[in-house]
Amino acid sequence: MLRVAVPNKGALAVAASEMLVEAGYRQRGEQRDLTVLDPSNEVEFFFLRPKDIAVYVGSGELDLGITGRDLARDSGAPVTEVLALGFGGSTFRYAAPAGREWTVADLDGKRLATAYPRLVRDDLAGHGVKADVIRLDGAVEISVQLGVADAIADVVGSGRTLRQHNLVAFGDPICVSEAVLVHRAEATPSPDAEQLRARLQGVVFAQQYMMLDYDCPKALLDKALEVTPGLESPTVAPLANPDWVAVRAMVPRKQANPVMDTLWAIGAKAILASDIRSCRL
Ligand SMILES: Nc1ncnc2c1ncn2[C@@H]1O[C@H](COP(=O)(O)OP(=O)(O)OP(=O)(O)O)[C@@H](O)[C@H]1O
Ligand SMILES: O=P(O)(O)OC[C@H]1O[C@H](OP(=O)(O)OP(=O)(O)O)[C@H](O)[C@@H]1O
Ligand SMILES: [Mg+2]
Repeated sequence: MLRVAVPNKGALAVAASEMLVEAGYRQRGEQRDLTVLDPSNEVEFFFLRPKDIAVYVGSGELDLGITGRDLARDSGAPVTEVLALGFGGSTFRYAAPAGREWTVADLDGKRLATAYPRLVRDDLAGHGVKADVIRLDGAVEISVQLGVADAIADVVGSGRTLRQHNLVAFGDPICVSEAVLVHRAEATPSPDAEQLRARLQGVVFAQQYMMLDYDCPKALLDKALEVTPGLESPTVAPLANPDWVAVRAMVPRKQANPVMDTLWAIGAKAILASDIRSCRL
C-alpha cells in the first residue's frame, strides 16, 4: 500500500486534493478526516500540516508527499522533488519598512522575524550576513510594527499583506516556490509511486494546454499548421467538402487566444478551444 501525505489545510490543501481527484484518486469527504483509504488504487492518504509533510517523507514513514518547495527546503528533511505541480506559486522574500532603499547587507546586526528560520539562516549565511533570526509561527508581517523585529522574511503571494503593513520586499527572492511532489532523497520510487507521479504529471500537462479544433481550406493548411504544429504532429482529417480539412492540435493554454486570432485571420473557421482533463504524452 502506497502512503501519501497531502496538506490538510492552508494555501495548498484544496488544489492538492482536487488534483489527486482529477488523477483518479479518492480524497476525503469530511474536512476533519486525517486519513483516507483508496483501496482500488492501493493508496492511503494522510492529511498533515503542510510544514510537517517533508519530515514524514524524509524519514521514510511516508512514500510521497505534496508540499511547498519553500516548506520542504525549510524543513531540512532529505527529500527530492519529483514533480512541480503548477499551483501554490509564491516567492519567499525579505521585506522591511518602506521609505528607504534596503539591501540584504543592511540586515547585518538586525532582528529578522520569520516562520522559515532554516531557509533564512542558510540564505543569510550565503550572503555573509549575521542577523538575529526570530522564529514566529505566522502573521509575520505585523512583527515590525509591534517592535519585535526590524525586518522580516516571508511568503509573498499577491503582495497585499506587505502593502497593508507598509513593508517593501527587497533583494533576490530567497525561494521561488510552488506546490511540489516529493519523495525521500535517494530512495528508488516503487512502481506504485511512479504511477501516481505519472498520473499527476498528466493532470499538470493537461492544465497547461488546450485542445484546438478548426476547419481550414486545404489551400491555407500549410500556413495554419505553422501556427498549430501540435506536440508530435497535428491531426488532419478530411471533411465532406473536399476543399476543406479538419485540424486538431494541442496548444499551450496561454497562447490559445492569440493562436485562435491568427487562425481566424488566416481563414480558418469553426475554431473551438476545449479543456483537457488529463493526458499521457
Ligand atoms: N498567498 C499565499 N499565502 C500563503 N502561502 C502561499 C500563498 N501562495 C502559496 N503559498 C504556499 O503555501 C504554503 C504555505 O501553506 P500554509 O500557509 O498552509 O502553511 P503554514 O503557513 O505553515 O500553515 P499555517 O498558515 O496554517 O500556519 C507555502 O508553500 C507557500 O509558498
Ligand atoms: O502576498 P499575499 O497574497 O498577501 O499573501 C502572503 C501572506 O499569506 C500568508 O499568510 P497565511 O495566510 O498563510 O497566514 P500565516 O502568516 O499565519 O501563515 C503569508 O505568510 C503571508 O502573510
Ligand atoms: Mg501560512
